[in-house]
Amino acid sequence: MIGNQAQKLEKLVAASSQKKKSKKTRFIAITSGKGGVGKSTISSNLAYTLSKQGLNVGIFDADIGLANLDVMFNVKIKKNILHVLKGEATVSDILIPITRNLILIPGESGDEILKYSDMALFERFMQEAQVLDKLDVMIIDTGAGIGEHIQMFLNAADDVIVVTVPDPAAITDAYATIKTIATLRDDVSMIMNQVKSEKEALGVFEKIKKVANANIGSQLDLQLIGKINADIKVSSSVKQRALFTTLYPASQPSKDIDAIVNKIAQKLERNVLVTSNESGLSGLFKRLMDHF
Ligand SMILES: Nc1ncnc2c1ncn2[C@@H]1O[C@H](COP(=O)(O)OP(=O)(O)OP(=O)(O)O)[C@@H](O)[C@H]1O
Repeated sequence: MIGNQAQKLEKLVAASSQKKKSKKTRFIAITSGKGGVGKSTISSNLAYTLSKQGLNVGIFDADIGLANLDVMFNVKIKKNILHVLKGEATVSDILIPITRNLILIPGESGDEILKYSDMALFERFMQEAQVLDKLDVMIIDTGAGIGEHIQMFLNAADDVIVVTVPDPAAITDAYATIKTIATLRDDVSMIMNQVKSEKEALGVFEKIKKVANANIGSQLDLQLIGKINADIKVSSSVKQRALFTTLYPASQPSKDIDAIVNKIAQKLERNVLVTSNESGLSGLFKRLMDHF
């Protein structure tokens, strides 16, 4: 039943996403092994800092129940993508503009999205989703863990970043997540959050990499994309429902985010105008279908 539905959707996506000149959006999934390691804090501050560089950024909340992006951005989410797919809202109704070039897209888990879509409504959705075709980058905040619907997003993304903190339980869970992701793709990046120093981040990362090389194999390209220092300014910003990169732009965690953004921006430099149907929200859906 679902398989049939998926085939129909795939045809529809192919038909509705005519090739045109647009930006190819870079999809970056941010995930973690266990909850509470800072995934949403990092996703929101990364998205904001990328947008401050003049990039058009979307942040997609892929697990409405768990991601706290509404808290991070201090906004109220009333409807999400499921309401659009059920015909109860339009795409523009659900989008929440955060700044001129940063938009929050209240999402849902992948399998929920695919389950609910009615052909006619889905067709309308794909048309409406084109308002987001100008996105340079879409950050996808997945739920924690390695459930099936999270894997769909990890598959569809250009980059997958696993966030962990340096405590043994979190490292064990992060490693288990990396091991699963390695069955889907051969490149994974990591962010070490809540560390005391670069040295600590590197030390923990090298240990994980050694175990990964020995058990998963050296074909896995595991990279450390950055670290973020533990800092009370981060947690106090969350309590104030504000981003630490806006409240404390000169703090070490904000500098750490800047360093990660610079690395992401380098990858985006290759992102010139191309004939592409891989942009925005419709591009994300196209990829989800491809991996279904
Ligand atoms: N670098 C940091 N320094 C200090 N506190 C931090 C740091 N990063 C995150 N925190 C705190 O850790 C807590 C959990 O962060 P967050 O909600 O972003 O985690 P999460 O991984 O998204 O959790 P969940 O999976 O439940 O959504 C928050 O209170 C946040 O303020």
